[in-house]
Amino acid sequence: MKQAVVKIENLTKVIKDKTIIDQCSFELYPGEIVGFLGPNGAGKTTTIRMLVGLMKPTSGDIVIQNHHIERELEMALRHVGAIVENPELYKHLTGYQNLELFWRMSDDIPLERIDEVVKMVRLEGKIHEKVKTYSLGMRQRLGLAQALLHKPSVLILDELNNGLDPAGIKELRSHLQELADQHDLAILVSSHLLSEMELLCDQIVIIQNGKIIGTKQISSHEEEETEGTTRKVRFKLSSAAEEVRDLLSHTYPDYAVEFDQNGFVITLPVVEIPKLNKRLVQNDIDVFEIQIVEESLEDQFLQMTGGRTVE
Ligand SMILES: Nc1ncnc2c1ncn2[C@@H]1O[C@H](COP(=O)(O)OP(=O)(O)OP(=O)(O)O)[C@@H](O)[C@H]1O
Repeated sequence: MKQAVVKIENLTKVIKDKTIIDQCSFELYPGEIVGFLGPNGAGKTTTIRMLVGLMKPTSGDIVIQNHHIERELEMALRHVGAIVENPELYKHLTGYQNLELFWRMSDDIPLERIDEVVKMVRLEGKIHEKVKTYSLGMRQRLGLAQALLHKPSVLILDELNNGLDPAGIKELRSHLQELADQHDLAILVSSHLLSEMELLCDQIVIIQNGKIIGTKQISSHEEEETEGTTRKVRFKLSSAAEEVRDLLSHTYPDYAVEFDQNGFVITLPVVEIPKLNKRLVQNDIDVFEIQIVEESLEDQFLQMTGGRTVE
């Protein structure tokens, strides 16, 4: 079992009597991309500023690779690479010269590390050209290279997609996934774009009004289905007659069922699906179709936020 790289526990920030972050807890694991999702003003930037040591929590704990951010700030931050505001780049210098300047500011990074990070973000071909000739996507990759220079175990990125076109976003996505997979980095990305988070992340943590209102594992990365996994299933029948309602209320009084004129939708453990089918047939009810209903992340998000969209 992997150890968490970052543990956030009951994190709270009060500014001028207003609770901006309220008892937030979540963890980041190596190789995992976590999306920090919420509408504008939800508290993403404030949380991130505390995570990178730019702001002190009012209460609660942030522990990074076993170092408490308040008691051992320097040790904790050694493990963090971050792009919080736009990366500071000198446009009249080459990408390599920018990295070299950054490298000079730290005393214990070997020079060869510059070539390593350039490869990690795939800028080999352009690194000796001036930054003013770079596209926004390339500038962001150079920013990533800068953030990776001191071999952090966690990358923290605040609204990284700002200003990128769809091709740039796609490219950045594949770079981040590669960094997580091949270098076992934990990555936290904040965003208010649900669709983008769904494509990029393994897990999404949803924040609203300073509170974490839900976390969601993204299905393509979910654990294998077991018999106990519940699924939302549509049974298409010739009708949803009284006998169907009676049967369900007797057999499955605890499961959520919604009826419509073509049958019903029920949420139940997968192991129960063939049993329910058999019961219906034994009771002379024709089953035309059984279909797993996948709730989109959008639906789940809307349920959690009570209908408020993120944008
Ligand atoms: N220094 C401050 N003083 C007072 N209120 C603040 C301060 N910093 C943030 N806030 C308030 O805290 C709330 C959360 O702000 P924050 O910037 O963390 O949200 P966000 O989720 O990052 O939103 P956005 O996507 O718009 O940046 C907002 O209501 C904001 O007005």
